[in-house]
Amino acid sequence: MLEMCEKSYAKVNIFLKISDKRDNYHELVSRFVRVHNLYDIVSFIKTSRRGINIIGDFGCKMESNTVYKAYKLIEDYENVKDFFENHSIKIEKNIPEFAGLGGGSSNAATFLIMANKYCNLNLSKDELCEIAVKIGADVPFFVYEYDSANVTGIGEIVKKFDEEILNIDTITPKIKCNTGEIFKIFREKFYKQISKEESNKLLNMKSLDILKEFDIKKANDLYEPALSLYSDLEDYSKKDWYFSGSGSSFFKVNNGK
Ligand SMILES: C[C@](O)(CO)[C@H](O)COP(=O)(O)OP(=O)(O)OC[C@H]1O[C@@H](n2ccc(N)nc2=O)[C@H](O)[C@@H]1O
Ligand SMILES: Nc1ncnc2c1ncn2[C@@H]1O[C@H](COP(=O)(O)OP(=O)(O)OP(=O)(O)O)[C@@H](O)[C@H]1O
Repeated sequence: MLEMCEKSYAKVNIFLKISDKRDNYHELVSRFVRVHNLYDIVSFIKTSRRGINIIGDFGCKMESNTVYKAYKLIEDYENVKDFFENHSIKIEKNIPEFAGLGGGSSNAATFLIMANKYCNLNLSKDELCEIAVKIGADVPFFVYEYDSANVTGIGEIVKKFDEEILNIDTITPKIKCNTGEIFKIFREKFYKQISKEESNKLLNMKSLDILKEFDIKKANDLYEPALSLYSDLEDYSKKDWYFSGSGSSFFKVNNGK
């Protein structure tokens, strides 16, 4: 039987700076990097079941699953409903949730890429990105399948960044970081926005050079607000370790060590 399965990688944010407000959202300037040694596996499995079926160990009901949201956005495309009438979607989860590692976002993007292929939708990456932005800010990055990318806007502008593959370790404290709460505290107590000059400088620097220059607080604008909400994060803040997204994960880049 044709093996229909793909790796759904985690991501870390080498740096994450806020560049502006957009209504009650925030525009970002960030380097996203895929973590090659941490991924979920998304598979399409032939079954006789009727209707959309997602198999996996999730902390949410099906209707809240990012993959279900992605399916609902493409169900009216030709072939899609028929295909998923007799194929279940199985997700082997390894990426921890609420971790700042983009687990749910990565699954949704990987599902869109696979559905595009196996349902012969012939959508371009940019067309897939138009669907992805409706699911969450981190989904477009995963749609393009770049190892490193500069991500701006509210995650919808993704530009490939050429650099060596980074060897990344992550640790994820058992602290459920609420992204919305962290952005709220950032806006109320820690608000600042990066200048155009500083943005352009960072967007053209290699990730390893940025991490030589920046400490954990300077690299990620969300770290201090997260720390003010979840003080236990302090216990994990060690030399050469940085904070990913809205947490709770910390990461270390091992190249050239
Ligand atoms: C922090 C990052 O993970 C960086 O990679 C992303 O920007 C998070 O984006 P996301 O997954 O779409 O975030 P969600 O968990 O859906 O957003 C929860 C809440 O966080 C706030 N939020 C999120 C993203 C963003 N750019 N600005 C925000 O202000 C909004 O109040 C939103 O309702
Ligand atoms: N496919 C999925 N895998 C994991 N969690 C999911 C999925 N779909 C929805 N969720 C729910 O989304 C919420 C956040 O999950 P997760 O943290 O993996 O997503 P994310 O927003 O992409 O990552 P990040 O932690 O970087 O914000 C959790 O409540 C989780 O239950």
